[in-house]
Amino acid sequence: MKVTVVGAGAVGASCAEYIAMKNFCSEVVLVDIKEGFAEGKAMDLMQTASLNGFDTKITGTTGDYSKTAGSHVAVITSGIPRKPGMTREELIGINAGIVKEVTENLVKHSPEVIIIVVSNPMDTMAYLVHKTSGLPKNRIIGMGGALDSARFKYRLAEALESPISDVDGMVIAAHSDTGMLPLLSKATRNGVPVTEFLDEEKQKYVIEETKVGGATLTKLLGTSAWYAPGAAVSVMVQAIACDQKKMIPCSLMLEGEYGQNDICLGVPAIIGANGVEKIVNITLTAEEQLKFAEAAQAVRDVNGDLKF
Ligand SMILES: NC(=O)C1=CN([C@@H]2O[C@H](COP(=O)(O)OP(=O)(O)OC[C@H]3O[C@@H](n4cnc5c(N)ncnc54)[C@H](O)[C@@H]3O)[C@@H](O)[C@H]2O)C=CC1
Ligand SMILES: O=C([O-])CC(=O)C(=O)O
Repeated sequence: MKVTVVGAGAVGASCAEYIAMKNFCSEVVLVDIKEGFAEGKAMDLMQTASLNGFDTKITGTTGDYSKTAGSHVAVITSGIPRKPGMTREELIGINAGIVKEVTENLVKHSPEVIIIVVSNPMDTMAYLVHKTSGLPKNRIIGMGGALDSARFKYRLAEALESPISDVDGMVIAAHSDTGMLPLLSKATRNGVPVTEFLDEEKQKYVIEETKVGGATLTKLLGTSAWYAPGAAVSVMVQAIACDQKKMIPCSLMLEGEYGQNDICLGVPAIIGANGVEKIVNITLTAEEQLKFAEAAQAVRDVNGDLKF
């Protein structure tokens, strides 16, 4: 299994590191536009191989896509991250051009590739990849829900004063500060609904902190996060590489599912060797349905700023 990661910055390098450390694929190619940067990150990471015990070969290239030929999976992390006080949506002006160009290069050299889109605003960038790549819809997957769900579990465990391994939960809808939908109604501690343990104030705290999870870290770090994003991508790549058929919330092109059409939005899906094996339809409460529709409208408005 050959994986390309475009963008060797904070998130791209973290993706490469977690993928390599989990030792499930033979080769990771890092691509960046900055001269020598991807080569340097690849060399540094390879020098951890004997220390961390992996055999994945990591190489780097400055924009030579022939080195990515035959990739099974490609992860797009190229583009600018937000600064404190910004929204993800404000990144569209610069990132749309980068994502479009990168997609064309990837598909040219790896026509069978499955693309995982990370660059922000992610739901809109995933939509852009659909509109410009010509790939079938099962081979374009936006990463947001896996990360947001991990942050949801972190906040649930904090509020429950429990180990994180005790809790389960999922975030769907948009990967944005306002459009995330943490499904509190379905979150559990060892199978027991968390609503049995948390009062309304704590429930509200968990939901609000989850939604602004990325903004909170951006304020603390001065740029956006990378460890959890890289780990989330590695889980998705492993689900494809090992045909795990894991249920992961991902930003996918909807054609009628959840009452939406012609939009990429976070929904639970089975991820396996073919990329998206199936979109899973779950029952939402009336309030959740309304929030999902509101999130869709906001993403649709941002998509309207795209020029193809
Ligand atoms: N979907 C998600 O959950 C998350 C998305 N992100 C997004 O991921 C993106 C990357 O974030 P960071 O890694 O922190 O930024 P970064 O600035 O550390 O890295 C971005 C890299 O992209 C490279 N790049 C720019 N244009 C390129 C091109 N045309 N071809 C190849 N490489 C190019 C830059 O040289 C840089 O090394 C941002 O848009 C950020 O908002 C970040 C975290 C989570
Ligand atoms: O917050 C950001 O801008 C980066 C991101 O998408 C995240 O960490 O969730």
